[in-house]
Amino acid sequence: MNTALLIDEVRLTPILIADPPLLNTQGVHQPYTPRLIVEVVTRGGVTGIGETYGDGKYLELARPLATALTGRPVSDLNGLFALADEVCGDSRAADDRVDAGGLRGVQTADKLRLSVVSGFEVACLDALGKSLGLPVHALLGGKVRDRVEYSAYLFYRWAAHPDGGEKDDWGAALDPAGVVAQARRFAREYGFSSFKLKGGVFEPDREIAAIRALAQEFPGQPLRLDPNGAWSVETSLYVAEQLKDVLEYLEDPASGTDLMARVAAGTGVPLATNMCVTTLAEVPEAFARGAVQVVLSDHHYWGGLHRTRELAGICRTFGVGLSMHSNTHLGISLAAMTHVAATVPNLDYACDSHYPWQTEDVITARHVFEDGRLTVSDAPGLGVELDRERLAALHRRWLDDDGTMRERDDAAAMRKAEPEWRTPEIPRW
Ligand SMILES: O=C([O-])[C@@H](O)[C@@H](O)[C@H](O)[C@@H](O)C(=O)[O-]
Ligand SMILES: [Mg+2]
Repeated sequence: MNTALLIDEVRLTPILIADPPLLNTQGVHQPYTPRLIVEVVTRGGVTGIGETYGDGKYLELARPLATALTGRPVSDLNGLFALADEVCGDSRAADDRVDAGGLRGVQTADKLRLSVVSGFEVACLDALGKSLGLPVHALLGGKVRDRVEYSAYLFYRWAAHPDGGEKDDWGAALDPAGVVAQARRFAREYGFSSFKLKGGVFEPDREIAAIRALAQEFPGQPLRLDPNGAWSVETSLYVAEQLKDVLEYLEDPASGTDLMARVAAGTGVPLATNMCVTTLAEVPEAFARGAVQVVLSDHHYWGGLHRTRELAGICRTFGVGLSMHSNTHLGISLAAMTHVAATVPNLDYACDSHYPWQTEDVITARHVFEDGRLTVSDAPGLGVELDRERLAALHRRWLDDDGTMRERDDAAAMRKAEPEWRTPEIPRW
């Protein structure tokens, strides 16, 4: 055993990061949203970093795992899952209801635990890579591409939060013209050439008009629409029919495997999901019923980069496409996403990323998209460095918060503008 690889210390730093007023079917993003930064320090003096969700229900599971990990080798990635099963316990937050902001289907103890493990797994891989002088993609078997393509993530949005938050110069996007203007800026500044619109915000005809406007502006370029399960089967089929000539895929039009299977049976438009297939247990029924044609991987959901590659193998076996989902995240996770994406041959679509919406970061040099792509780093580990001053400042914001921003709750944020707002019943349309 190489004792230099033993873990001496695990540091957990919850932070609050600025988030613009992006709309979705549950409400609107809060001005600040929680993330958790994980640092794993080895006896050899190397520090690996990871990032995951930072709401209280994740912190509650991360703390015992951090304690239990001390003294174990940073290379024992398989052992991490057994350890988490042993020490984390079942979170009280796992109530089998759709979560209040992540829009990731029902919330189970398994999903919460895997999301926590993902941050630790990435930190261990970063530390291992730095210790061995190898990039993370090499630890996953090696890259099969040098650049990873990302897609523009368009949101209906307000110009500003009703109650403070950081200002930006994107302006409001609440109609087809606003959505097209946003897409043009994404294409100009980042070089993105495929576009996903977060839907489920307005009546379906209004969102159909936005996609039509995008198709006119960017003829032949891949377009996606994702209402996070807000529609009935009938509405989903109506939208699919209206947009069948321009959509690359329709993402989670209806909620749950049963409704998705019924939609899939009635349209030739491929259906994608990051809601009804987010754990292995959900795969067999969804695939057997042909409910989804594309799974959006997300290493936070699946328990890290190795598990994401396992998902890729399953999708390949069953002839199901693979894309990548994103929720609000920083540059550590974007580095991890890029490394794993670089190693998966069947990643057939441009990956989602919220990153352009995140103006704050905890790494010293922000990622730069060129032609909509990120170059895969060959530096040891993830290839990003922690900016300790920024980390401290964002942690200070978390400490100073009275508790309202520490849990992401898009419906509560919406009530600042519309006091009567309640999380809409699904199907909403
Ligand atoms: O941040 C949002 O509003 C998104 O809707 C996010 O929460 C989803 O998880 C996600 O982007 C998706 O593709 O469903
Ligand atoms: Mg989605």
